[in-house]
Amino acid sequence: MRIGVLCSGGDSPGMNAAIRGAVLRAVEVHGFEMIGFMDGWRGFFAGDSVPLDRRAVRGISPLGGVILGTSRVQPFLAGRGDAGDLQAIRDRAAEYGIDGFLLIGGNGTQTVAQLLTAAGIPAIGLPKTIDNDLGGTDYTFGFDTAVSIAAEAIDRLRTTGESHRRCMVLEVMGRDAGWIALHAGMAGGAQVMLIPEFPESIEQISEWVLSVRDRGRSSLVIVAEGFRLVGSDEQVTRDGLDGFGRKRLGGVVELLAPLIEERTGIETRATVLGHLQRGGSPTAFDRVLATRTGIAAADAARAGQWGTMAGLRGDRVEMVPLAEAVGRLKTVPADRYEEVRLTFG
Ligand SMILES: Nc1ncnc2c1ncn2[C@@H]1O[C@H](COP(=O)(O)OP(=O)(O)O)[C@@H](O)[C@H]1O
Ligand SMILES: O=P(O)(O)OC[C@H]1O[C@](O)(COP(=O)(O)O)[C@@H](O)[C@@H]1O
Ligand SMILES: [Mg+2]
Repeated sequence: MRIGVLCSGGDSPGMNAAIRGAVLRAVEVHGFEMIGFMDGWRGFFAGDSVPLDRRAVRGISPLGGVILGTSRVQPFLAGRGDAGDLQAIRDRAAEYGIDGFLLIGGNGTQTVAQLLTAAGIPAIGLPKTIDNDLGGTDYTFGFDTAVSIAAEAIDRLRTTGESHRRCMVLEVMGRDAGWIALHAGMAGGAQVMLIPEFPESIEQISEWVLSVRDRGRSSLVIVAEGFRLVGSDEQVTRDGLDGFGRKRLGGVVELLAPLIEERTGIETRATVLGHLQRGGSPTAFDRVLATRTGIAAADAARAGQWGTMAGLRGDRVEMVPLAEAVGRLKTVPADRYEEVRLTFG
């Protein structure tokens, strides 16, 4: 059996460990051949590929980024995913002599994996995203690393904030789901956590900040990039589009900080953590999760379990139907938000 691997979407710490896990299992244990495509679908169509064997994945688990590169290049040349698009992928896969794909990506990528499998082009998904917003798995690799970096940022902002009696507002990633803000905020003891799922009013936020001041402390507010104030229809965006044509998010903190300062009279500073939370070495947790994901995906290919994704269920990595994983984002449920909201301020 010959398997093609590619990464799609934003990078996520642990992707290298996932590739290594899959290669060691597929090549060394099952006797398969593996080929990696550079920069996602770009490399697949451009013939930019590398053989993946034991030597190719030596020592890569602790490395940040991903050796194959990743991109948001469209898999469907005409962009519609119709018969012609699918035939182009089928033809190209036949030229490479590959029997199936391992696709490392988030919700968008797993949607593609499902479309391909439904069209008779076998694919298995390996879930990644720092946002942790993918269904069918308890956690995605990369999330733990992003949370650790964001929690450390809170710790650091706190000491400078306390010294100046300021309100510090930290913006983290999270387009549609506030998992990073929720977990980092809990870890760092943030007094307010603002997430895309639950808009809040500037009056309420200011009230929380003032109550912290009245207790003699300085506030640390964490906000996910996709957060909206009550009454605001649109998320705050930056200029330009991403590779998939979506508006780039970011900058909500620049809107919030002056509003908080104006309403509370407390000097307020804004920080955008940005891509720092996606860069660098993965945590041990993410390396282990990613390696196990890769192993499970290789085993699934051997067993012919195409159309599935290697999801973490409790302590086990299990193959779940792609249909269970895609279509609906895994957002923060109301009870998880209420649990922290009751202690804001
Ligand atoms: N519904 C879709 N149909 C076809 N291609 C898609 C679809 N959703 C995503 N893609 C492709 O998969 C890529 C990865 O999806 P994206 O949402 O950017 O990242 P992720 O896979 O991490 O969620 C997109 O840039 C796009 O090329
Ligand atoms: O700067 P980029 O690469 O366009 O990505 C920004 C987006 O990617 C993410 O980090 C991860 O998103 P995906 O997992 O869907 O790729 C989002 O939190 C963020 O909005
Ligand atoms: Mg996505």
